[in-house]
Amino acid sequence: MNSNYKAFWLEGGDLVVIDQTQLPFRLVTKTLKNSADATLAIQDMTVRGAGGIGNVAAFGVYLAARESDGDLSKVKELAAVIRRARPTAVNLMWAVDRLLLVLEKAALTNQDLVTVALKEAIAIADEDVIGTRQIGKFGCELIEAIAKTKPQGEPVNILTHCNAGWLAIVDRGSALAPIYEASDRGINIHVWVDETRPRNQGANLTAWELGQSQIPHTLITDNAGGLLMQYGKVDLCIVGTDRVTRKGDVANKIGTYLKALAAFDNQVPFYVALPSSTFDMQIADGIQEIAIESRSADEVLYMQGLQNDQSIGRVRIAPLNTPALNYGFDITPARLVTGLITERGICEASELAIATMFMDLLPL
Ligand SMILES: CSC[C@H]1O[C@H](OP(=O)(O)O)[C@H](O)[C@@H]1O
Repeated sequence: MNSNYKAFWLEGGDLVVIDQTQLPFRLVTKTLKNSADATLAIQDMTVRGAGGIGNVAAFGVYLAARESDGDLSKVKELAAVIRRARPTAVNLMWAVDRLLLVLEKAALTNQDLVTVALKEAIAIADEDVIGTRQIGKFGCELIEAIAKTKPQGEPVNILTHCNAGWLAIVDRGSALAPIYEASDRGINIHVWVDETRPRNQGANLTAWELGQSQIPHTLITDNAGGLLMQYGKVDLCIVGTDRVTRKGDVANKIGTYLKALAAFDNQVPFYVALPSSTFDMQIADGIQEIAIESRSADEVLYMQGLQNDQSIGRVRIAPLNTPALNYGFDITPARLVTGLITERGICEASELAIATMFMDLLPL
């Protein structure tokens, strides 16, 4: 596995992952030794982000093969559990299905399933490295064009939601890839980071990533973006995604839709960045057909953070008997999306444009 920015790596045949539930306060890892460990790491969000979930699922199938003693039907049983770990990010199902297809072929010629699974999981991660670099290059052209219109010394202000950086997908992320590329090219940029309640991926992860790379950024509350757009302080929005339908509807972290509405109302370009593995060509209508993950009400009722004694703890922020609802994602209809930044280029969020650029992904 080539060694770019990754939230996971192999050590002695096990998969080591950065524990994202501890960031930004502690940079610690967990070792995943079997497929159940991989499933749990996806469920409890030790690892997260559509691409990252896909990678860990692929390595999870490799761990399943290791547990199964060459028995493909046992691998399939364990893989089915991994496949159900979270419902919304299609990369999870895509990665498991890709691994199983390769293993089925390998079984026909009596190849060693563990070796084949490991090779394929590594191949997916390596493809993601190339893909996110390409997303960075295409997206950076948008930033560069805006930079040319700005008065001397003024940054291009980019708003992002949640975390779609290298913690979410190797090795540049999706939404953050154009930002990293712009920073490398010396373009003057500044990022508005939505905190992204309830799990605070913006505050915890995006702010951490950008800080590590010395990219100027400011953390804002989830509700601040609309006002900033009205004040002309946002030039461009770029977000990641967990699933895009063949018509261009976008599932992403809860709150994305409201940002897209505000961007539309203020004529701010709203782009979604993704590798092609995040398309779900089987479905057309995001609202009707994408399963939105419901998570524990506790994520809304409590906030996690660093306490005075430097331990990580949580505090309750609502009355003891208050009920809470916690949808993890929402759907931004294609009509609100200015374009999709992919590893093949920038594509209009429409059925025709997607079918033209990604014909090979359409169901037969
Ligand atoms: C590379 S897409 C990142 C994507 O992952 C987020 O979800 P979660 O943190 O729940 O896994 C979110 O929707 C981001 O845009």
